[in-house]
Amino acid sequence: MKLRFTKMQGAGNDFVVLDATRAPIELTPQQYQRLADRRFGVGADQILIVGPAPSPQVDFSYRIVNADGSEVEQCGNGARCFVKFVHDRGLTDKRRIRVQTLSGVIEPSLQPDGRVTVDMGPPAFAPERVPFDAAGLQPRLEGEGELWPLEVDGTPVWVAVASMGNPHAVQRVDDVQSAPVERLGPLIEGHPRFPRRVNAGFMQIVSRTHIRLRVYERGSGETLACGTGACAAVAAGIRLGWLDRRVDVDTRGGRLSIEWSGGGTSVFMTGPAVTVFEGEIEL
Ligand SMILES: N[C@@H](CCC[C@H](N)C(=O)O)C(=O)O
Repeated sequence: MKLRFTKMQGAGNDFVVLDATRAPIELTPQQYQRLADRRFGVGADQILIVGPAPSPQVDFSYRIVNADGSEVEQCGNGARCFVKFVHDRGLTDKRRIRVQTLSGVIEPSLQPDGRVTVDMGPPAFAPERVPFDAAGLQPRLEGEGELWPLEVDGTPVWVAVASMGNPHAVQRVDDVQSAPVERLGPLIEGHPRFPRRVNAGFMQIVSRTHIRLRVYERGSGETLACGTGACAAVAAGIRLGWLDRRVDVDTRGGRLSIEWSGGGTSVFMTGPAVTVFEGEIEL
C-alpha cells in the first residue's frame, strides 16, 4: 500500500500527518511504528491522522499515535500543525477551527504572524490522584497545588500530576540541561503509580514568567518539545504559586507561550507550526 504523507514540526516535535478526510486510514501499530522509524521509515515523534467532522459541532477530527504505535488522547504541538495542514491543503478557509480529539474538543487558530494559538481546554489535577491516595501517600501542599512523592530508583521525587487530556508528571529541577531526563524519564513513564503510563516533565524555573522544560514523552522518548507538557508544567506551576499567568517556555526545539487564568478556564498555547516536506511511502 502506498501512503501519501506530510512531514511537519512544531518547535522540533515532529509529525507524519495523514489526510483521512476523504477515505479512512486504519494502520496497524507496526505500520505506525514503521512510519515513525527514523531509519526504516519517515521518522516522527507522533503520527497525526486528520479526519472529517464526526458531528456538526466541530470542523474536523484528528487522531494521535505515538512513535511506539499507541493511540493517545491529546497533542499540543500536533494541534498547531493540524490547523496549518488543513489550511494549506485548502480543506477549510476558517482560521479558527474546532477539532474533535479523543479527549474532547480543542480550538486552534491561525495567527496573522503564522504562529498558532490553541485553546487546549482546562487542565485537571484530580483524576490521576487515585493510585496515590489508594496507596495512602500524602501530598506536600504548596499554594493551591499538591506535590506527590514518587519513589524512583530508590529516591523520592516530588511530582505535580496534571492532565491536559493526556497525563503528565512534572518535577522541578535546578538545571534542566543537566537533569537526568534519560535515566529517570523511562522509570517515571512506566512507574506503577501511572497505570496508563505518563509523560515525565522536568521544569527549571528561571523567573515567574519564564521556564525551561524537557519532557520524556510516553511512547516516544524525549522529544525536542511537548505542547501538552508545557501546558501541564505551567498550569501546575501557577497552581503551586511558583509562576504568573503568562509564561514563556523554552524547550530544546523552540519557545512556546502559555497562558492560564486558573480554575476551570482553558489553557492557551501559542507557538510555531512548520511543513518540512511531503512524500509517499510504501507500507
Ligand atoms: N508531543 C505531544 C504529546 C504527544 C502525546 C504524548 N506522548 C502522550 O502519550 O500523551 C504534545 O505536543 O503535546
